[in-house]
Amino acid sequence: MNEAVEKVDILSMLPGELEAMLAELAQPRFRAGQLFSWLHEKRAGSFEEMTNLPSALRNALAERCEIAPVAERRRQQAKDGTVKFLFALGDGNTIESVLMRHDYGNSLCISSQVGCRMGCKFCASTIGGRIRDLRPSEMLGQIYAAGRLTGERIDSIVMMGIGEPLDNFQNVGRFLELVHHPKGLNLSHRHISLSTCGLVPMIDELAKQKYQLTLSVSLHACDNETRDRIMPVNHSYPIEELLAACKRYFAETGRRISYEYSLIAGVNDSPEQAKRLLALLRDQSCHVNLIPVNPVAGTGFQRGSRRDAEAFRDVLTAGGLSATIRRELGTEIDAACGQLRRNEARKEGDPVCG
Ligand SMILES: C[S@@+](CC[C@H](N)C(=O)[O-])C[C@H]1O[C@@H](n2cnc3c(N)ncnc32)[C@H](O)[C@@H]1O
Ligand code: SF4
Repeated sequence: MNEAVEKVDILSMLPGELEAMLAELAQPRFRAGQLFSWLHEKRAGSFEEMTNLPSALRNALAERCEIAPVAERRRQQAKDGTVKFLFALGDGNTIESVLMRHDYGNSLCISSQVGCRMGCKFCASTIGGRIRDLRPSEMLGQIYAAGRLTGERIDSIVMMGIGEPLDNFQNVGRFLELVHHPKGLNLSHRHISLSTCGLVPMIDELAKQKYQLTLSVSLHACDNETRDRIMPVNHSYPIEELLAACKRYFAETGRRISYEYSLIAGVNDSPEQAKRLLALLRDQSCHVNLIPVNPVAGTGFQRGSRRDAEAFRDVLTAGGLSATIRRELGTEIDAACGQLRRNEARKEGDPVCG
């Protein structure tokens, strides 16, 4: 039987790896720079376009490699300019990216996995579990596609879309190398935020890399009982262990942690809980982002009033913590991450995401 040979995912290759592959094809070293620039600077969609490469080389590359496709499947546009993309990957799986406009530029929220296995009770991305990890090329592809489709510059990246980035550590690491490369997107790590639900060993691994990115930690509770209820990851890495890892991260990188706290009415949003959160975090150099929860059908979770959120914030700021209620963008589109993918899958009768 003829087995299909999987093609090399060329957009995921680091410059040194391109050099090695081209050496195998008896090509001079400078070709690697040309090829990298076609892929990451000019964002060529096919080898045919790479007109300064010899045609025999273009054919050889087309035979052994693929440029991973990330194609627009659907788009939702909000009045405030926020654009939510549903992108289709080469194997037909779908992911979401959201372009947000701020005074300081455009930021793109990207996905790191198809689905998620972490099981947070308020999150649409985890319904249906984790299908697979995204490849570095598919994380870059979201940025390249959003830039191409809107004709706009992407100034910063937030890894807060579908998936747990630290559960796809190797590919995310490679993505961070590629996105930073001067001959590619050349995006400083200072313009990247990575959000995690709190995989402690991976936070320590990330700290070792000393990337200058912003680590956002999804805390969402001030005691283990509440966090156990809404975030199963807390059974493995309870709050004390998580906060200790965050302190090590700060000591190692000098980067202030940003804590995410989704306010869920009657679950974690009382003034008493605000005081406990303050006590937990007041000895840290950090910021707290309060996010009124986006209700996801079937979860039963609702947000409280704006006044409740402000009262919660005021307890934190009065105690000396830096805390803000996140500005909400694109509220009239399927706001909670993973919802557009889920709704689309439902329409198509996809059994996985039912
Ligand atoms: C979708 S997650 C992806 C990154 C990573 N897995 C994490 O949990 O931090 C990004 C952020 O969205 C939050 N989130 C998920 N579902 C939400 C909802 N329904 N309402 C508000 N925030 C939500 C998460 O807790 C997290 O802070
Ligand atoms: S909040 Fe993050 S870790 Fe939790 S299920 Fe959603 S994507 Fe996964």
